Amino acid sequence: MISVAEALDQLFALTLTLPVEEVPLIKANGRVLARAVSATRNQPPFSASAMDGYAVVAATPGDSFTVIGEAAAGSRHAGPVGAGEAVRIFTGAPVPEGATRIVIQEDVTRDGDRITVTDALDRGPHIRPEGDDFRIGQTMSAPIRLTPAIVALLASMNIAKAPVFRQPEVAILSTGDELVMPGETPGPDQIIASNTFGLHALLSDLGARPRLLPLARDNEASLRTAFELAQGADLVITIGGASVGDHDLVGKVAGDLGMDRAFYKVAMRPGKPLMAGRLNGAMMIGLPGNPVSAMVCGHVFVAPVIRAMLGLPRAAAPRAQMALAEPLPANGPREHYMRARRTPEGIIADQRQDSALLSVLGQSDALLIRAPNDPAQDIGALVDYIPI
Ligand SMILES: Nc1nc2c(c(=O)[nH]1)N[C@H]1C(S)=C(S)[C@@H](COP(=O)(O)OP(=O)(O)OC[C@H]3O[C@@H](n4cnc5c(N)ncnc54)[C@H](O)[C@@H]3O)O[C@H]1N2
Ligand code: MOO
Repeated sequence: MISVAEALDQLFALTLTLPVEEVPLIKANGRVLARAVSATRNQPPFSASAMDGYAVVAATPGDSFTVIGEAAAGSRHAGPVGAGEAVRIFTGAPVPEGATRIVIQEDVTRDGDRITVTDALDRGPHIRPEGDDFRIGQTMSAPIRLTPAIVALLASMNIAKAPVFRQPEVAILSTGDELVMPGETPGPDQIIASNTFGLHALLSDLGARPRLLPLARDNEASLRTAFELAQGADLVITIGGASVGDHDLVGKVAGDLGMDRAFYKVAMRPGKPLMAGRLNGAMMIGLPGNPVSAMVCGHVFVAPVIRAMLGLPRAAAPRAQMALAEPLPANGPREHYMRARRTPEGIIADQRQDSALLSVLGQSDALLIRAPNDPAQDIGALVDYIPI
């Protein structure tokens, strides 16, 4: 059995980065920018007023000015402003030549075209210099996951289309005679496919395009048909049928179909019967069927692979550290990803760690990581975890 780190390395070796496509900004949020883009303009493109008021050369309380014109956002005042003169100005308008500050309208009294500065005059100057936000040539470097803030910045840079990596198409193939879809009436020995939907949600969140295949039964013909339906996917994820039982046929059928297997079995808990390889040009990851095992492997392996496919750095799931709020017993020989909750007092691993318990996973916001053979730990010990 290989370690989690070795498995991740092998998965990255199987991972292909996807081609670049241009998408309109309206569709760019969450996508990964594929190459650096540069501003082709300064923002603001002129010195701009930050307030509604009057543009003047200088002002002290008691000064009076003649209002000689108006500057609004979108239409400047033509010509300069001189001593004793003021230009009525609004937020976002170009500051007229010669003005060095804006007196906000709350700080003046107005009578016809005369204004007088009151004693309440603030420090100003309420002018945003040209290029204060960004200048021509300033770049947004890649790769980076586009956020609403970055989308707004690209729009401001006048970049209408963003070059992004294509989203991976991921086929999800669940297998088991016992499975039915949510909403169906299960037979007495049947259960509802659950991690299938959890993986779909996780993949959507990661920026992939997941596609659910029909549930495959525990026979070779059904599995073959399902694998055929996966054609065209960049990544095929199977769920279940990965272990050593008589009905665990995923490895055999994938092998018959030409899978080039990179590894099978990882020294982790849960998730031991993980497998991966290449199948007809696609990457394949076989997840164990136990609902929590599949979800944990989703966070530990599938998420880093999807990020890598999207062109982001090849890195393990980000970890953080927290002190234990309750002691932990010694760990066994496999790296353990314990379902845990973060509290103000510290992190607490659930008492129940069976890999079938989705109710426990649902109450967890962290996978607390125990190294193989980690000794018992006391309250206060710092532990690594993956936020989920
Ligand atoms: N003799 C051994 N038995 C088992 C071993 C072992 O090493 N030796 N490993 C155990 C471990 S660890 C795991 S994990 C499971 C994984 O088995 P499979 O990947 O073959 O999964 P299945 O047997 O198909 O299912 C396990 C369990 O999960 C339920 N399941 C499956 N798919 C779904 C789904 N899409 N949604 C909800 N639930 C699902 C299935 O009904 C079973 O209850 O093997 C152990 N056995
Ligand atoms: O590895 Mo299994 O995934 O422990 O339940």
